Amino acid sequence: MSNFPSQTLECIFNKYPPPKNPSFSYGTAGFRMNASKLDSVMFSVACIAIVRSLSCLNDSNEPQTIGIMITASHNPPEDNGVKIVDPFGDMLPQNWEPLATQLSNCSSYKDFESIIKPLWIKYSSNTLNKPASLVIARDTRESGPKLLNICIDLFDSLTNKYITYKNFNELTTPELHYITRSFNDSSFGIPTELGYYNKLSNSLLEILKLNNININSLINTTVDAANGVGADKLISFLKTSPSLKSKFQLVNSNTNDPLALNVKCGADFVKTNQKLPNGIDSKIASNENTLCASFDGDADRLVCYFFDKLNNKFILLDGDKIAILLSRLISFLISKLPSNNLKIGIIQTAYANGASTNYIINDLKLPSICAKTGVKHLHHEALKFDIGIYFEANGHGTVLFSDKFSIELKKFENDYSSAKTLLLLKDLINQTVGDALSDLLAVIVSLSILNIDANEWSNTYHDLPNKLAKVVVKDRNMFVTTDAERKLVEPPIQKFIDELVVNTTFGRSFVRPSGTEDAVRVYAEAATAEECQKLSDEVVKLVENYS
Ligand SMILES: CC(=O)N[C@H]1[C@@H](OP(=O)(O)O)O[C@H](CO)[C@@H](O)[C@@H]1O
Ligand SMILES: [Mg+2]
Repeated sequence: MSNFPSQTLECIFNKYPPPKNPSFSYGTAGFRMNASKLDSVMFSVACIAIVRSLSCLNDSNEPQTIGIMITASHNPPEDNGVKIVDPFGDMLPQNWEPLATQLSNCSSYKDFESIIKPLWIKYSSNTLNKPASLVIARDTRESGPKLLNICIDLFDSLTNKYITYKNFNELTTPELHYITRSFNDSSFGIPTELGYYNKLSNSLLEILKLNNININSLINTTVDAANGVGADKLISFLKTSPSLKSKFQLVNSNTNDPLALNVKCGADFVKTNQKLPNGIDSKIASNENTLCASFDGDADRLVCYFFDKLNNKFILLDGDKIAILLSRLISFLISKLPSNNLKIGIIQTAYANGASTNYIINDLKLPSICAKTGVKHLHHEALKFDIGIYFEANGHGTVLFSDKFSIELKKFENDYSSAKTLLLLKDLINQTVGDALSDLLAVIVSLSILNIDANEWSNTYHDLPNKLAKVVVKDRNMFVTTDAERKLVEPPIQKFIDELVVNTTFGRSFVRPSGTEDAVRVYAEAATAEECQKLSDEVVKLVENYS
């Protein structure tokens, strides 16, 4: 395939022309904005995905499969977005992001071709004339089908001389990551939705059996699916594992009303507002032996919670608490083995509550790493461990297990059920990306094996009062950070922040520009809610000088 399909690309480019002065940027979460502006971006992303596939060859010099996911996660219903998934199921490498930005900002086909053509020709010459390979899916947003069809229009016009693809229509983001990886690595799984469900349920049921746990004794879970794709997929999953069905209640599952997505519900709403979502009242949330859980719009984030009737209080079990619970389970299982030399680490961001970091260091005695915001940064750090547990406080995260982990534990699997359980956790917990369904199953299993309830889980440590504020400034790009975003280099206000922090009991505060919104975020935490509010207000004031 040495020839470049110039005519076809030009024809489709002109069908979906970019705006006059485009200023798109491939950021933390790919491209994300009001759906009406995304047509030309979809075309660019489809082209980059083709070139990326041509550039990633397998051992037989064939292009590997690349994923395209159309979603805007927890954003409001009128938004949409798109991101590219690499062959291993991880995110597009950062050094490809500028190319995505550059291509999406070409306002003429001539400019577009001048960038893409040399890359297309360079990479396709290595592939022995094999076509690029792509998989594509979307969440349930109303704009999803139209945006997906722009990619399909391009793929069909190019014909299978240039590209083979499979359209999965509706999937959760983590399903698409799983499927992309499975296309490239058959040992990872069967590249279908059913393959994904079976991998989850088989590992779950086997873990329960190994640990003599009866399904009926598992905690009951009420899932708020944010009226998003996670609702349909949880239903499909339970159809394939009928024995689990009675343990799950589903609310906010209305995917027929496009305007209901993420509205007053879902993981982001619950975490940000620290309160129950619509559809779950305090009576349901205070039921004994019940855990509530919220997914976000594309089901890659999970937060859990319940209502403490005695103290009339909403109790959030966020990403930090989930990371700690999974670490406790893993440490417990490892402690049953005669020996091991596995490196375990927990990766958080600066937004992790200080109390959780103290617990990791002082009680779990595990290394605690602070990565920059954005899961790709956490994922990258987690890969440095044999067991890398990473979670953002907002509930996006997973546990990555290395090849060495599998080799080491296989030595014990016949004699120690804990070794077998650990090996099965590698199947249960999505190895490509944070996954609300898979993480929820891991939480349920953890509570059961550790024999604790949600209340005991919440008492592992107590969050320091914290506050996340947002300040709109003239130019957020003038805010430059260092030390995993915990210190400002520019503008020169760090010494003032430091002074405020020193004078606050257990104080901590940092300022960083958002990667997804045109604003600067201010985080503060302190020993009491009053001190926290004061610290937050004072740091916000410093930042407001740049508004
Ligand atoms: C404080 C916070 O929650 N920030 C979020 C948010 O990033 P910002 O760069 O802070 O806008 O969106 C990211 C993508 O979804 C997510 O990874 C991250 O955790
Ligand atoms: Mg999401």
